[in-house]
Amino acid sequence: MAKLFRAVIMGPPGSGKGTISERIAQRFGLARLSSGDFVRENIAANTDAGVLAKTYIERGLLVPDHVMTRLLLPRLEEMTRHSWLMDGFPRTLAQAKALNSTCDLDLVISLNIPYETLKERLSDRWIHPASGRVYNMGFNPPHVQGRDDISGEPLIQHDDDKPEALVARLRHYKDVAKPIIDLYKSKGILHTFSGTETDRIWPYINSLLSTKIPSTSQTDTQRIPMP
Ligand SMILES: Nc1ncnc2c1ncn2[C@H]1C[C@H](O)[C@@H](COP(=O)(O)OP(=O)(O)OP(=O)(O)O)O1
Ligand SMILES: Nc1nc2c(ncn2[C@@H]2O[C@H](COP(=O)(O)OP(=O)(O)O)[C@@H](O)[C@H]2O)c(=O)[nH]1
Repeated sequence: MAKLFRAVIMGPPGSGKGTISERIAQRFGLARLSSGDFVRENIAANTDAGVLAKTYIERGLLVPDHVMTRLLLPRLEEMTRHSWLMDGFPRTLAQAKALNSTCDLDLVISLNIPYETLKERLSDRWIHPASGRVYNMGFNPPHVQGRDDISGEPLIQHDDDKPEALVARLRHYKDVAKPIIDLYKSKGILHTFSGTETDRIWPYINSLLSTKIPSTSQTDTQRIPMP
């Protein structure tokens, strides 16, 4: 069996984690895992962890570490035969340590994007909640304004993408991400990419990953459904 590959993508809100994860999943055939999607699926399915998570998200808070790890780690343990890329987890040092004890990561991508760029992108971000597909009215607009390309359903904007909420979210990201980044740096698996445009960063990520994983002819993003 080909060697498995496990990676994490980190970056502040709006840095392009979702956009780049999608490209990586398509190009290299990795399963794309998103902690936000897991949380939303658990809320929709009314699982114990989902019911608990909802009480925090409704108040605009992060889900506590013990709930997140209870939700995600068993799922990762089931993926013993998959290569995957995780977006949105770990978000705290405690989560990073818990992940460490479950699997050995091969690579961590950290996106370093200027504040002004994040602000502009997020004010223009539209989301299809059911699938997690993300649009931007300038960068990747939907075919029909306000509608998801595949389902035709309406797109929404998140309240916390507004500039007022962004400053606090970015400050929080910087504080909690630093020790995680230091941890991965010390393990020698951290790769940082800086810039204002995803299309300029992408070739560097693409060539790095090409040296680490064989490409596949797969064209569809693999979204792994909940059991
Ligand atoms: N690792 C985590 N730790 C705690 N809470 C989490 C984690 N991942 C997701 N959540 C919770 C809180 C988030 O507000 C919610 C949705 O997550 P997500 O889809 O990643 O959206 P987001 O808007 O916070 O991220 P971003 O703007 O960076 O794309 O789920
Ligand atoms: N203008 C512009 N928008 C981008 C670029 N890359 C991503 N976006 C958009 O910026 C927003 C944030 O990107 P997203 O992938 O959701 O970032 P995440 O919050 O880190 O997951 C989305 O609306 C994307 O479509 C870029 O290079 N230029």
